[in-house]
Amino acid sequence: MKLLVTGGAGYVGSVCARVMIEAGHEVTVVDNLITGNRDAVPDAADFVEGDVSAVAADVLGGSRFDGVLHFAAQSLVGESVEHPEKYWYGNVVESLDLLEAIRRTNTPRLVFSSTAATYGEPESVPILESSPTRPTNPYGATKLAIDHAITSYTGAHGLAAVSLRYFNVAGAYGGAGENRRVETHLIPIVLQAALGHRESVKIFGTDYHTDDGTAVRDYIHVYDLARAHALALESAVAGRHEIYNLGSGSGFSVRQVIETCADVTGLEIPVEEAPRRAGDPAVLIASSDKAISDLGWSPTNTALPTIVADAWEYTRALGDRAHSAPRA
Ligand SMILES: NC(=O)c1ccc[n+]([C@@H]2O[C@H](COP(=O)([O-])OP(=O)(O)OC[C@H]3O[C@@H](n4cnc5c(N)ncnc54)[C@H](O)[C@@H]3O)[C@@H](O)[C@H]2O)c1
Ligand SMILES: O=c1ccn([C@@H]2O[C@H](COP(=O)(O)OP(=O)(O)O[C@H]3O[C@H](CO)[C@H](O)[C@H](O)[C@H]3O)[C@@H](O)[C@H]2O)c(=O)[nH]1
Repeated sequence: MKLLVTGGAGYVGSVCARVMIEAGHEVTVVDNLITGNRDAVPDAADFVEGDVSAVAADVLGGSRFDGVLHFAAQSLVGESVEHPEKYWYGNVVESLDLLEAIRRTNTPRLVFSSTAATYGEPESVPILESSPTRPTNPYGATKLAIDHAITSYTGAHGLAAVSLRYFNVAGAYGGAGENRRVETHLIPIVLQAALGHRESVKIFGTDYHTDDGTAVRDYIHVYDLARAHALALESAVAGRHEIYNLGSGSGFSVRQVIETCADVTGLEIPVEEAPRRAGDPAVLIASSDKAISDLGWSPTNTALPTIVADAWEYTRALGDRAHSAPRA
């Protein structure tokens, strides 16, 4: 297939672009590089720099595309609470422009990066696709709004669409991984602290109703996630919008993640206890049964030490290219 990958210079998008190319697809990346890195775009992909709203219509209009993988977004929970305007414009308005470009060019398929954050604080875990969607932060609310827009477009215009609700993505694949200018995600932060690129890791909240008082998340390997995108593209049916949760199915607390990183790296990781971060639910664990039965997907790298080991190998190999590396 000929595919447009928005956000393909970012973490998940750059891994998925690689996996799509390995599967024989032709990839064009659109990215404005606000958080992504130009050198993360695979050499075999075409690259167009710009906002989705500014360039996607021209790219899709320039030749016939078989599908769009839409990763481009602002995706920091804490920032979304402080600057919701960045999220409503940057996520919702940008995505509406993309949907219009898809409609006008009759591009048949869309796979959208939705998120566990659409559910908010769950009534029970594991979270099903039928669980209530009550986002606790603007980031999740904007992703839910886009999911609703996609449902309307599939019904009215015959688009074949799949939203994948990722839980916490981690790990690395094929020389691509997490290397953001501003990092807020737990595993890369812990590994940066192990390398001495930051003084310590702050544990946001030690008073949650969990076994050790810290928040629990379901970590999914980025390669498993990328394979789900390939299956989602193949499974998409015109006029339908399917939604699938993607996680590994078990939860790890912030303290357990830090301990696993210490074991994998063999290094000491200084920690500090800090107040809860605004907008963070206590426990997020996925049921991925729907993806397993409908897509024939199964996560293969579910062990947290494997996920952390792959992230660690990537982080160490970055050397001076790491945005967190001390500058001379
Ligand atoms: N990382 C996770 O744990 C996680 C979990 C659930 C969902 N997601 C979703 O997956 C997607 C990718 O996340 P990520 O962690 O790779 O983020 P990222 O910040 O590494 O990548 C996002 C990319 O999109 C680009 N971008 C942002 N807005 C753009 C725009 N308007 N036009 C063009 N390019 C734009 C950025 O420059 C960046 O390269 C996002 O939609 C995110 O919401 C991520
Ligand atoms: O320095 C840190 C960073 C994070 N945390 C904690 O670690 C957990 C995981 O935080 P991340 O920032 O790594 O991930 P989030 O769960 O906030 O969010 C991620 O997963 C969500 C879905 O679960 C969203 O989709 C979002 O895009 C993605 O970044 C949270 O309890 C957070 O408070 C810390 O204690 N210290």
